[in-house]
Amino acid sequence: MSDQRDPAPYDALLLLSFGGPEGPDDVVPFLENVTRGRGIPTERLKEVGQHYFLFGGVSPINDQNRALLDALRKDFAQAGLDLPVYWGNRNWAPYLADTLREMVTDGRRHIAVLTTSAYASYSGCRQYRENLADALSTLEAEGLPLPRVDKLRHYFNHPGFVEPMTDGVLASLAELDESVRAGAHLAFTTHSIPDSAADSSGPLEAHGKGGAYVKEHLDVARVIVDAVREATGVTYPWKLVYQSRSGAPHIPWLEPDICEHLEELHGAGVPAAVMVPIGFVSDHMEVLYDLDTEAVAKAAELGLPVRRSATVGDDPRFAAAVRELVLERAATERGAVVERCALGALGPSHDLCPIGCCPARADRPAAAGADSPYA
Ligand SMILES: CC1=C(CCC(=O)O)c2cc3nc(cc4[nH]c(cc5[nH]c(cc1n2)c(C)c5CCC(=O)O)c(CCC(=O)O)c4C)C(CCC(=O)O)=C3C
Ligand SMILES: [Fe+2]
Repeated sequence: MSDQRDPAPYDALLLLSFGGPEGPDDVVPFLENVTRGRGIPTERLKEVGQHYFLFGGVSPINDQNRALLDALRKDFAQAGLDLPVYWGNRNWAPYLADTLREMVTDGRRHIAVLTTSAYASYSGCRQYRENLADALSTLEAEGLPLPRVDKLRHYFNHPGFVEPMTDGVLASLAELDESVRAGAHLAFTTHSIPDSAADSSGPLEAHGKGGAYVKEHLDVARVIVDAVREATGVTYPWKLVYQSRSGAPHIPWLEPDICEHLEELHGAGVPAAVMVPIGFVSDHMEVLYDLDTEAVAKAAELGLPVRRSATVGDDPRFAAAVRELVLERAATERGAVVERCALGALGPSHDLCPIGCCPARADRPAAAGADSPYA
């Protein structure tokens, strides 16, 4: 990297996330924001609302993001990188458009964007790009100057994302009773999405039918399994499974569900399992409810010892990875040739989503991609 501290052309980093309720009165309006026009069955919404009420109506995601912001600011300061960090969400305050307005008012004009989603998919990538386009059009309507926004590449295979998860798996294995540890299975888990969204995820020319979403998760799982073998000498059997399915039952989504998988493992005489939530950057509600509450209860009912390994959260290695991603992209934008860190077989992901990447059901403008209507 030419200059370890030069963020030019960027003058700010934006942490772009999902958002979540901060108390009981926020839960229903939050769910209305999430599901606007998306046809999620009322039954599922009531159920998801209950998950939030069980935790006092507070999503863990906001505090997780505040912790990540602190970690990023600390890392940047220690590394001598002078770059302000802002935070905006898709579905709850601080709302993206409000943050972007604050940023341009502060004079920020060229913004690097980090989303709290590590993989390609409509929900994890293009939908955030649509949110950016919506926010830019809000500023445009207000007559404000428009900043340029660049979304940082998918970081699922960045060592700063993968290595903390490997450590988490090793810690969970160590917690299992010695009598069951050697026979344990690793259940890598991520958010289920419709098969159709999985098949069309990522750039078509790079992944073809079958899509980037599943391939990327499989690649990360293999890297972790290999690293665990290096550390323990044991090749643990593993499988990629899914969780948090919604949508109408007749529409196919990625399967099997983590709970079905635990039943199958138990039925096959497997003595223990570690659930590894590789699809989640921090301890979202999906992790605290769908895994730590629901799947753990299922395992207890089966008498199957399970552990859930840690998400990356505000690990300093992840904060350092974000700094590297900003500096890597900054150097690229300046025309320099830079090293792009990536583990696994897929290699570093693209900087700019090509046309047709992670297509939406309805045609909506998306910023920060080859098809962006903005500069
Ligand atoms: C791939 C993916 C990620 C990971 C990438 C990323 O992080 O972006 C993710 C993250 C999240 N999803 C979240 C919450 C919800 N997701 C929903 C609905 C949906 N998610 C989907 C996919 C994803 N979602 C899909 C295909 C739907 C169906 C409808 C639709 O296409 O929109 C619904 C509606 C009810 C329900 O269906 O469950 C809720 C409440 C929260 C906040 C959690 C918290 O509060 O901690 C987070 C971080
Ligand atoms: Fe994409």
